[in-house]
Amino acid sequence: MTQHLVDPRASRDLTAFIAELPKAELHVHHVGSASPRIVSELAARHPDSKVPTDPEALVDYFTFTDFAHFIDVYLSVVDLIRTPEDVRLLTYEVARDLARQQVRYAELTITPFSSTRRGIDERAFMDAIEDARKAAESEFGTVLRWCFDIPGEAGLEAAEETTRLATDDRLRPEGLVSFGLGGPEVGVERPQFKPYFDRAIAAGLHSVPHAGETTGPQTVWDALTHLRAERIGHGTSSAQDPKLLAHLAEHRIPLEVCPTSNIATRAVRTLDEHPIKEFVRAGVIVTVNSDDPPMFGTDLDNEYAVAARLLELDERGLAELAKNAVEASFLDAAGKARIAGEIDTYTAQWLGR
Ligand SMILES: Nc1ncnc2c1ncn2[C@@H]1O[C@H](CCC(=O)c2cccc(C(=O)O)c2)[C@@H](O)[C@H]1O
Ligand SMILES: [Zn+2]
Repeated sequence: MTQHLVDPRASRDLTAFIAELPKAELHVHHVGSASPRIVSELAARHPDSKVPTDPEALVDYFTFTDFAHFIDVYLSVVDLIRTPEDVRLLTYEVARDLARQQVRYAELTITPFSSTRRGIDERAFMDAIEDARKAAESEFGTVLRWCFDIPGEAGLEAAEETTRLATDDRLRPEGLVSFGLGGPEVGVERPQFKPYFDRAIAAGLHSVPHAGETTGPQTVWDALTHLRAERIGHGTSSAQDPKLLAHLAEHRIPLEVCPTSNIATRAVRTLDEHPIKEFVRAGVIVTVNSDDPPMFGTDLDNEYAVAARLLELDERGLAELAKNAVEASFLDAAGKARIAGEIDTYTAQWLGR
């Protein structure tokens, strides 16, 4: 796990600019956002778990040998969330962490299947996230929306259950805007999920599967063709296929890039080898996101600092990056205009100091 929250190579001034820059976060997982304090609190409540109760020990626990190891650890944290009150607490605290970073709007990826199969009542689960969403908006001013994702490796039973929870009018939460697909990609072909995405899209949800995080560009093509992806989670391996990059640019399909995540799960070897610059060069819309921030020793501010270094951005460039996320979000036009306006005002004030 990265020890420093702020990339030490980012200039002091840019770090301060980023800290107060109004932002939107489009790719961040619910359980993967649990702070060390919340994880240790939950671990202490459930002593049968292998998750350490000492926040210091979590640094080691959150050091991953590969993507499969990361998913193993991730599921051990999922196992700690056992009651609707755990769900509410987690969601509310995640919103507090986002608000602290001036995140005005976030689409949080939630895997309801993982909770319902562990025995949490589905109605109580929906009420818990909605209750936290409303509290977060009124208390912190951060607007939360949900993406329900299928844990692909859990198979078509998980796909069916996730689709039901996302489309049943009696259950579907008000904050739900999109439908995703997560977990390992190897051996989990995207096309088999087409019927589920078709149903979710017919119910008015946006399509935002992970693709090209741990497998090649064909997975991204499959997500576009079969799952009608409107944005791609990661899409890292798109860099290997110039035709795909041209397609993403032409059709204005944004990538949800999560640089530190890709290093932590060993999907990419080093930050300097990350293809984010190639995406920008090819004209692809890039958004920067944190994925599972405490597990990867990062937060959204740090991801902006990393992007500033890799893309050689100044304050104006960072403001454009933040506006990419606003524009690529599923907010309505008035909501987008409000946050984009805030970004412009803040940047003009900062540069005019
Ligand atoms: N970077 C990431 N890239 C991809 N996904 C990521 C990333 N970060 C977090 N996730 C999450 O990982 C989970 C995977 C869960 C999973 O595979 C699984 C398999 C079998 C059974 C069960 C169960 O619950 O019983 C779960 C998903 O919830 C997903 O949202
Ligand atoms: Zn993800």
